[in-house]
Amino acid sequence: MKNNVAIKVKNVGMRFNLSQDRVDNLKEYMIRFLKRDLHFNEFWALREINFEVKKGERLGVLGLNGSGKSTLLKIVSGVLKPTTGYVQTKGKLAPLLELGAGFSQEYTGRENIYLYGAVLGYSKEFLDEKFDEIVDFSELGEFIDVPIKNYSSGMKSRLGFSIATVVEPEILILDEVLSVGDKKFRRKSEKKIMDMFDKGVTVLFVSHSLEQVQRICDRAIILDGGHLVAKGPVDKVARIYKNMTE
Ligand SMILES: Nc1ncnc2c1ncn2[C@@H]1O[C@H](COP(=O)(O)OP(=O)(O)OP(=O)(O)O)[C@@H](O)[C@H]1O
Repeated sequence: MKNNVAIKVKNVGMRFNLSQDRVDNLKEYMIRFLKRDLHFNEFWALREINFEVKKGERLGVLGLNGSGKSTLLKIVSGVLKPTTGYVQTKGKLAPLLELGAGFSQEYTGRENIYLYGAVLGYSKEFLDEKFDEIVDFSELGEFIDVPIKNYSSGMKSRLGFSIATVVEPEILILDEVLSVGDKKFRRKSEKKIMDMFDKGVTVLFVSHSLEQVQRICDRAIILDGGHLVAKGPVDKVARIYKNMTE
């Protein structure tokens, strides 16, 4: 991969198996599985996706519902493994996707900082060092020692955001308008993201708001039914997208 490239997506395809059958319980599923009596439909959510994002560039991903945007972001983040092709990234990566979804419900916030931190590839020493900073930013206070299952969804996403952004990432992956927690926390998290923008972080950003993509990104791509149908400077791609959607 060239030195000035932060993300390289090469021939990426993603196939899902959609079950056609309604199976009501695990026992029935197992019986039908053993009898090879389950029918799957193959479905390609992404096909032959190729693009690069240079260091410091902010790439917007546009597309209608179901066009494959979230799937693409999950693949770039390493949450999903592509069926074909590969993704290369250079630098520390912070995926701000479905914040808090990766937590283990039975464990406390404190334990989840280590569990989720490990998923994101942080070492124990790093997490020891950053622990107080994460808890302070999340504003969870004493709740840090309460099992996650007793958190509100806002509390979970506040903790998820605080863990994911503690690295000073070089690549930021953002899905949709970030609406984390209440108004006060939202303002604080937006400021943290804006500070990262100022420092020249590379961004991959999905939004349905063309206006927001134009404000934040310098380049964009359009996905349509899992295919990449346009890429280039954001204003040019925005015009194409407007024509597609009007
Ligand atoms: N785990 C999965 N199993 C089966 N199909 C899936 C799975 N995840 C996504 N899909 C399918 O892949 C397609 C693309 O979904 P994806 O969520 O990436 O679209 P999207 O562009 O992000 O949509 P939206 O704008 O609605 O968020 C959809 O048809 C969806 O049903």
